[in-house]
Amino acid sequence: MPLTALGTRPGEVVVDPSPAVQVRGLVKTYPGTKKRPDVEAVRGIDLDVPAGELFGFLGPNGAGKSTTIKILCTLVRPTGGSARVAGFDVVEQRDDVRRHIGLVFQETTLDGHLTAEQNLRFHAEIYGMDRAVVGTRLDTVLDMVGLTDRRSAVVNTFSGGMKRRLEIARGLMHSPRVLFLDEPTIGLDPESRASLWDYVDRLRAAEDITVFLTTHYMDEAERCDRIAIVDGGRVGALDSPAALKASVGHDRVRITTADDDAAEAVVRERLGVETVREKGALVVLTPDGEQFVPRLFELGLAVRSVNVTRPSLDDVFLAYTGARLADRQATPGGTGGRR
Ligand SMILES: Nc1ncnc2c1ncn2[C@@H]1O[C@H](COP(=O)(O)OP(=O)(O)OP(=O)(O)O)[C@@H](O)[C@H]1O
Repeated sequence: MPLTALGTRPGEVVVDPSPAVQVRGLVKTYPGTKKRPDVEAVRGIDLDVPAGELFGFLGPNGAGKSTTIKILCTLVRPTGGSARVAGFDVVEQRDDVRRHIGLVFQETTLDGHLTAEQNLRFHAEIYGMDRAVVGTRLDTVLDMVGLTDRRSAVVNTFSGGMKRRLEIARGLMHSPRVLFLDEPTIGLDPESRASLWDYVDRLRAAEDITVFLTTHYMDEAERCDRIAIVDGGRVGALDSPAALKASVGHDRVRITTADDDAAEAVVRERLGVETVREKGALVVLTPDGEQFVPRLFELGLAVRSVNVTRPSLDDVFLAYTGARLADRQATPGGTGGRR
């Protein structure tokens, strides 16, 4: 019977005491040159990611996301602080860390002249996988990313989305405990992005794995169990998307009526809430729009339309960093690490 990444049999209940990722006071400063000052890419990050979580780093270009992930993958040495991945120290136990992680980075590292299967076998060879299990694992990971029928095709003939899926399959070949995905859908069309996420969901259902991802897409951050909002090399906030949104404010209920003046007076008096006038509408801020709307209709007002808007992760980003995420995307290389 095959063992899972934790060395147990499938179905066995495992309580893994150590977090999949543990970071304390992490700092990375890239040395400057005569013409350019030092870049403080990571300025003291602390976090714990429990095993099994889908954890996301959300932040604009230059926030320090890639640098952090590269430190966790042992590709960049930290300047200060410490980090453990799958229980191993990223500086002192690099080889152990590497054996237990899978990586999918923005730049492709597949060999385009080889077939999908050859790429995976090559990876298995590098990782010194037991030959007896390679064939079965290859079938499993190709199936997981929907590429079974393309196993003998040369990678240069693949679409961008298929290549990214094959990268994920390769990252999974050696049954890692933590899979790192750095901007996994960048450059993909919406359909390929959606299908890649379907495969990540399937993967999490099938494998005993922690997924650590970086993104600057709100919709991808929404899928995570928890996210860290990263800006300027620091974590501004860390929680589930729902908790973060709840922490920044209220639902906005926008109401248009036949007579806004009269409606405003009734709403204020009978419901005891403050209202704001906005472009021909009344706006009420309330902790729970779903409970507020039925009470509104009980007032017997001639309501023409009601629109309830929940705080978005962009509102969260604004609350914690003072800027919209999109406004921070414009500068090439980002602004985050240099401020
Ligand atoms: N090798 C390097 N040498 C010098 N500066 C670097 C190096 N790598 C990154 N930086 C700088 O460190 C800061 C953080 O970059 P990083 O790539 O970690 O951010 P990011 O959040 O991943 O951004 P992106 O989404 O653009 O990848 C940026 O200012 C960047 O220019």
